[in-house]
Amino acid sequence: MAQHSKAKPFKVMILGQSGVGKTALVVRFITHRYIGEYTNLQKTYTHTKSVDSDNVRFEVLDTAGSHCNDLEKMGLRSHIKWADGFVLMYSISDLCSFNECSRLKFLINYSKRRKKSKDYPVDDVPVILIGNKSDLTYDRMVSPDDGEKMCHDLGCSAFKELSVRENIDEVDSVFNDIYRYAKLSNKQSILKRSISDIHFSTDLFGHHDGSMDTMSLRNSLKSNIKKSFRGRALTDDILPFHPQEFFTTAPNITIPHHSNSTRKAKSSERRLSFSAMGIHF
Ligand SMILES: Nc1nc2c(ncn2[C@@H]2O[C@H](COP(=O)(O)OP(=O)(O)OP(=O)(O)O)[C@@H](O)[C@H]2O)c(=O)[nH]1
Repeated sequence: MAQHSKAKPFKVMILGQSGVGKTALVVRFITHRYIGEYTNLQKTYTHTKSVDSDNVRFEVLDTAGSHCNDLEKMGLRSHIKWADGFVLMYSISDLCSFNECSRLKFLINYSKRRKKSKDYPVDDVPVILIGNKSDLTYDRMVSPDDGEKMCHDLGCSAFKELSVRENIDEVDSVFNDIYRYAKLSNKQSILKRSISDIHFSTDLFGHHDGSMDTMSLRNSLKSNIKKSFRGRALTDDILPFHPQEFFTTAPNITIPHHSNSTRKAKSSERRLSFSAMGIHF
């Protein structure tokens, strides 16, 4: 995952109701410019930039308009399967666009849980919730607290209010962060696959990307695992959620048959391993 420019692009999908500023965000990210008026066509953009020590080739899909009918939903689902990370966007001056985010997040959960990407076999794809148009102070309909709560309730990776019009740095940091979250998710996924014999190596929790130290990565992992268990609000009928699927049983573990005493010794060894990383079952 370290060298995206050579290996494969990092694919980001921008989702949100019509008029929230999706195209403005992408154009700002690619060209650093804010034009004001944009065409409403769905389009994929490519942009290579450095994130921490990685040279990342971003492929950004700017979806157009609202997605109301079934055909649009079908198209949206296949695009969701394509993406490695998501920017879920609303406008702080439009309550309707804020409410639309729940529906879109459920669509992401639904589409991603059916078939995980083989390039990024992660259980939790990164989704960053963005409240755009923070410059429209007097037209505000959604508070920052509401945004935080929505982020928490929907199990998004992070929340941020920004103004695409006013601040290029904030736009840049959205894409940096989503890449970092994907990288972290990927590491968690490796961890889950090898959870039956946890011998933490510095390779897994190492400093090689320079962006996170061991402690913060462990803390982040811990809180993300907790997040996986959090109940999510149900506002539509297509997404039954089974939190126990996430971590109660480790995937691909075959437990060899042991005598009672060996089994006892092995299980306390395993408990010790879990405690060593600060996760208690
Ligand atoms: N005040 C303000 N206006 C913004 C900001 N970002 C985008 N806009 C404006 O919002 C309008 C809609 O922006 P778009 O980028 O076309 O929105 P979109 O989400 O791509 O819309 P669709 O293509 O219809 O889905 C444009 O007039 C932008 O100039 C912002 O940060 N502040």
